[in-house]
Amino acid sequence: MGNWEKEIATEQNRANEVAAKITKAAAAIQQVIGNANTDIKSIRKHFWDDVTVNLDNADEIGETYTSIKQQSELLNERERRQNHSFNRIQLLKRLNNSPYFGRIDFIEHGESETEKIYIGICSFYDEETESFLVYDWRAPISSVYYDYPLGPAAYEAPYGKISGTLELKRQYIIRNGEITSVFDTGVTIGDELLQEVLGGQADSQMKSIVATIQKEQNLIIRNDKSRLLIVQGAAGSGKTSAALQRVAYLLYRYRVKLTADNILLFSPNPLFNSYVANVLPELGEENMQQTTFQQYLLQMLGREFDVEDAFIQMEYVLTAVGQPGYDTRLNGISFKSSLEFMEMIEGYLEELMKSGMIFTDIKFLGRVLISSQSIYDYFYGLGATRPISNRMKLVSEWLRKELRRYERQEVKKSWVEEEMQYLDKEDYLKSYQKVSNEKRMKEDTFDDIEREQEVLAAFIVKRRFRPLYKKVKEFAFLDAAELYRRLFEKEASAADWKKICHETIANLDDGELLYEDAAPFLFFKEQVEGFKTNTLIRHVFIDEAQDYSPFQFAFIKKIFPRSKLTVLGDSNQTIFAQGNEVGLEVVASLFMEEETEKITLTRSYRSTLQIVEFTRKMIEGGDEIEPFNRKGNKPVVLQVNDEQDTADCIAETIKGLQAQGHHTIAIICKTASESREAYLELKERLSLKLIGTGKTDYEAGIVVIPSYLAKGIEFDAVVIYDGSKKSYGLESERRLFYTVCTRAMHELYICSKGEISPFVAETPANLYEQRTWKESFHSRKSK
Ligand SMILES: Nc1ncnc2c1ncn2[C@@H]1O[C@H](COP(=O)(O)OP(=O)(O)OP(=O)(O)O)[C@@H](O)[C@H]1O
Repeated sequence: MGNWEKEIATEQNRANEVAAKITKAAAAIQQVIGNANTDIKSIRKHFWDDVTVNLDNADEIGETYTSIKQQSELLNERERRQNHSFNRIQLLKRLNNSPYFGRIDFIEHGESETEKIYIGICSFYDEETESFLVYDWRAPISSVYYDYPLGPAAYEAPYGKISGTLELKRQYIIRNGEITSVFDTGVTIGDELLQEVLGGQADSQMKSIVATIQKEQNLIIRNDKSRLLIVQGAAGSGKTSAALQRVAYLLYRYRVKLTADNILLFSPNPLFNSYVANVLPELGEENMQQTTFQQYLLQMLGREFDVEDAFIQMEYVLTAVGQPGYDTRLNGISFKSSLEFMEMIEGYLEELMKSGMIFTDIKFLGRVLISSQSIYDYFYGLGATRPISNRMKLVSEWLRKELRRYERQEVKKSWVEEEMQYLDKEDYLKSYQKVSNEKRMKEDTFDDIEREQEVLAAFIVKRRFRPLYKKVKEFAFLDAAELYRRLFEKEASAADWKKICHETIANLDDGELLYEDAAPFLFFKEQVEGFKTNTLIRHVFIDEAQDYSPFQFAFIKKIFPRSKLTVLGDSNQTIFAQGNEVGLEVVASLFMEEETEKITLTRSYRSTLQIVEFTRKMIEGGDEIEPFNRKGNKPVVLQVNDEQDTADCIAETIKGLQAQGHHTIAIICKTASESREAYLELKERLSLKLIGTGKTDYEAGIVVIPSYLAKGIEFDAVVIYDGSKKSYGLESERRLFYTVCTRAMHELYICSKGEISPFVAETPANLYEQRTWKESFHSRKSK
């Protein structure tokens, strides 16, 4: 046996020993779970036996409450511990299958012994030898594995910087306890392991990359200091992956004070949520909160308006080119996305400090109780220097007081007596009990019948007034919509402003809020009513950040004042510029320079060398994108003649791709309407799924998907349904085309009915193959 074989045998022995210890530890936890289950069942069963219930007087009620609370806390605590043990078992199962993926031999300066550190998805401590057999990949010392080649190395420990020498770096692939590959590597993380990982097939769910995190990705993951971390990275450079491992890192590093509930990820669409849902659980962590910006807006806006869906706006922008009103709408979107518009709103709010607020009458049974004018007078009577939101609060308090006064007066009105006839038994019973209680407390004698009538009258009025109090609490006496509408009676320097105003007002009058108005309207409303900030969230992640406008960034910053922000994007994938300024470039201006860090990722991991060489030619600065050296076929452009031809061509191409072993194949269309068309053309020939905006779970297979829903996701093979000049001919469509092409991992086919898109035509011809589809079919058959 040679030295290397001996070394591998030693490694396998160690892996076996570690696996045996993990199995033993898992069995011990299983035992604890079993005992705890019995314990929990018993607490549940005897819950009320151990609680003393006595409701005779206030003291006894207090004691009863405390006793119930203690008992339920005991139960909660047991259940929490049980959950923890359960999660640990799951993690140990995974660890048993693959206990570690890396090893470093590190000698600290001043020490005589080299430490062998094995790195895996979580730590494993052996009680017998009192040592860590596996270190968590997020432990301080593990960063050496990701950051250094052999030689001098250092890491940040909680008690300061530790320097030393890295003597060995080894990588393993272990499956079901068997070491299938071992590599020693001099560089940071060797390419061999990456080759193995990236050569695999796309999954319906994103995977964790902890075994092969690259140095520059590690900078993103472990960044502790910045308030704003901007990651600008090429398509497939691992931005989303780094973001998710960063969440796992933060949960580990700050586990005492940070939980998954304190982290929020804004994702591009609901489908993406399901695509990334497995990464954190795979690492033994809970998923962070996830939402889309649209969902967040809707939740805050309530039902005041019919809010346009972001994807409907997108569909309009992509399909209505040249239609009347199109340019005005685009100019409107552009202006309403800008910080200039935010300043305009702030200027308007300044004016409203002095005059101009619009309130509505508070009516009761068709009568005006408190007129809008008296609310107006009260509001401005509070002084012109007091902030608007503060005055709104005072007005609301005043209104509640006024309502109480009217409520008392109302009791004597004749309608109350009439309504009393229709009360049910329960109401009578309630009033009888109230009167009896009063009697017991006061020991006064009074006329029971008369008092009961009074109580009943008060009940009736209270019930009728309840919605009024609710409205006052929710500031429904403010006509925010009309106020926002008046903004469009002002002057602004935006192109096409008059027409924008006309269109906006028409929509508002129809009760519709265009998507570009949603964030500004909410911002305005929040400024008036008092910003509902979210201080629970401590870390906000924004993926696909190039699609956010400067306005939206500034708004997000305001909503989460205590939060750090990680912004990940690629300006080359801006599928639709929301204005002249790209948010990703403006976001830095919202924070101070010293609290901001920017990291650029240029290496692309998703696609083969051939696909990256082809796609990077389409964009400015593309030459800086470094492909990972994984070889594949050149992209293929397929010339087709008509719809029939397209359908035949795509069906045959896909059958060929499936025969090659590809499982996730996407037919990417430009829009949802083109996707429907494609689906109808193809559904008799292939078993495929149509993905629409409502789709929330992502599955493997053949899918037909609109461009903007494919964002952030990847497929083994991509077929562009129509890559002709007609479909992707405008300069504004360049980045969209680049985005769809870069979804492919192994194979890229572009069908073109008629003249091919200039973005392909401009690309050097040696970077792709061009065929008619029949040639393509025959050339594949003859292979
Ligand atoms: N260090 C790594 N090790 C292994 N795989 C990696 C690594 N970094 C990225 N990948 C893989 O590359 C692919 C692209 O990663 P990811 O989706 O995170 O990139 P992205 O920059 O967010 O892409 P895009 O902007 O195009 O949506 C994924 O399959 C991911 O697993």
